[in-house]
Amino acid sequence: MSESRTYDVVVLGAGAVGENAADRAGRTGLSVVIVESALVGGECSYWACMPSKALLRPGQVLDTVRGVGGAAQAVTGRQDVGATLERRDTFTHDWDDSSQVSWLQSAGIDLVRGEARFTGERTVEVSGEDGDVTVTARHAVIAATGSEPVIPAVDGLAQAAPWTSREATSAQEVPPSLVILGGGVVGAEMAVAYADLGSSVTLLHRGDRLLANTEPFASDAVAEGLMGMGVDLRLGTTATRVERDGAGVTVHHGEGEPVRAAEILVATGRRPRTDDLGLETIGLTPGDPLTVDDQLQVRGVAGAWLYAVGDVTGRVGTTHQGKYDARVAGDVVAARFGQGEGTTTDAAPLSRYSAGADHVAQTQVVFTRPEVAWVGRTEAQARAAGIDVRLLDVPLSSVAGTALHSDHADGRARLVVDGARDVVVGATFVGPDVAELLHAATIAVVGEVPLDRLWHAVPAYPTVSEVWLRLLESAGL
Ligand SMILES: Cc1cc2nc3c(=O)[nH]c(=O)nc-3n(C[C@H](O)[C@H](O)[C@H](O)COP(=O)(O)OP(=O)(O)OC[C@H]3O[C@@H](n4cnc5c(N)ncnc54)[C@H](O)[C@@H]3O)c2cc1C
Ligand SMILES: NC(=O)c1ccc[n+]([C@@H]2O[C@H](COP(=O)([O-])OP(=O)(O)OC[C@H]3O[C@@H](n4cnc5c(N)ncnc54)[C@H](O)[C@@H]3O)[C@@H](O)[C@H]2O)c1
Repeated sequence: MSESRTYDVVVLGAGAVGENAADRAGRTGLSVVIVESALVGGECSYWACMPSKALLRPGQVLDTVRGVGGAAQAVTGRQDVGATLERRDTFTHDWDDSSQVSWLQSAGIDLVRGEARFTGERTVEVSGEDGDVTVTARHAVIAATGSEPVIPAVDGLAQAAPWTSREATSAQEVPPSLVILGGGVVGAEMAVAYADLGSSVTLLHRGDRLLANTEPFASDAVAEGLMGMGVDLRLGTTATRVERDGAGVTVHHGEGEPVRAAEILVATGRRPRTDDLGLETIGLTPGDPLTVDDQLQVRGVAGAWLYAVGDVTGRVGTTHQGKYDARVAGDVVAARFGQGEGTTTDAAPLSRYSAGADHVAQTQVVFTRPEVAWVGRTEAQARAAGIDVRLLDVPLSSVAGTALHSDHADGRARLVVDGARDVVVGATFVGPDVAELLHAATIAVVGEVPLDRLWHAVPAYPTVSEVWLRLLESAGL
């Protein structure tokens, strides 16, 4: 007979997003349990954001130093690969989640380890090492089961035991050569990381430009950056057959000679992890994303008890945006069911209880060289939304701060302005360390600050942020 437990709120998946939702949901006295089948901390902590950025950082630092005369002369060698991998391991705590488990305890959140499956409304069966547990929620279930990589149906690919982002971010040795399928964010970032680590990298991308969701000038800059690092970039081609032998893999593709490499990394997107979640028992379809409204309530489920956040929703694909949704979902649940039960959870866009920024102000930084950072709409997305688009474009080299930052810093900034309202609806920055320019743009977009008011936000001299002054001058201010 399986053990039964009942909590006010049950969270499925202890990734960064599930942890955040559990924390917020418990803030008005509700009892909360989180169910996790692998490591508490999820993909971001162990196989995604943290290890990938740890692999990228040494190359970025060396590039920065090499761009500053005086400092450049002090750097004569390549990065120490062993030390980079060792430092990466400190960020993943050697794939040990005890510090995150301690955090759950300190936040008063119970943990059940095992694989959860719905068996009906508000109830999951959890199978773990210690047997089966039936966990029931008095009020709400928040699903945060994340996503998994898609392995495309290419002849021989699955049999070739390809790397996914998990192996790429946790590798203990660097292969002498690596072929990457897919020119999205994972493909572009890992191409930089492995080129820096000394691998001979080939990137096969079926589209005609990398990072298809960003501005074309950003795609071009990243492609140029990769080629400058020695990456063999092949655009407009798709793998058709893969073979593995004792020495590595051969990838046949649409254009030209097959590519040989010691390893192959598949970076062709992710899908929501709902295949084995028992969704059929609650009227939903296994494998589908859990689509949600702006209060993160799952569509198609009666009774207002099921919420979903993070990658599993198919609505967001980054940790920070998932955690924003988690804060909103947790607050909605805490307000509806906690002390002061029935607190009005205003669903108006950008109220505390509505994740409206997902539609107008998602942010992303791609940690390639050059870096790409954007918020809100690109030109194409703004036009598709019927916005009266006005573009403001300036090179980063138009300010003294950029020249001081690096002797060969290049890059560009673009604001997408809604001409009818004179507010910024999107921004893209390309160049070294532009990640730190992004939040000012995010505030301008979310705050709908008119350009003539932004004019009074004076950037300090001589910083790269002065590019804001140039952008506004180009608008005629
Ligand atoms: C290589 C790579 C680099 C990335 N870099 C960045 C970055 O720099 N910045 C950024 O913002 N985003 C980045 N992302 C995206 C980011 O990792 C995801 O958006 C984020 O991890 C999603 O968090 P989540 O909590 O929704 O899902 P996950 O982190 O996948 O967590 C879901 C958890 O649920 C558990 N689980 C699943 N099913 C069950 C079940 N049935 N029962 C119990 N537990 C279950 C899983 O074991 C997992 O721990 C990157 C992604 C990749 C692949
Ligand atoms: N810095 C960051 O924020 C960061 C870093 C890495 C990943 N992520 C997130 O992780 C998720 C996964 O990233 P990703 O790069 O795997 O996905 P992606 O959707 O960014 O890119 C996938 C790429 O694979 C290509 N592709 C898809 N199917 C293919 C096929 N059958 N054959 C050939 N090419 C194919 C697509 O055209 C696309 O270019 C995304 O949500 C991404 O935003 C974020």
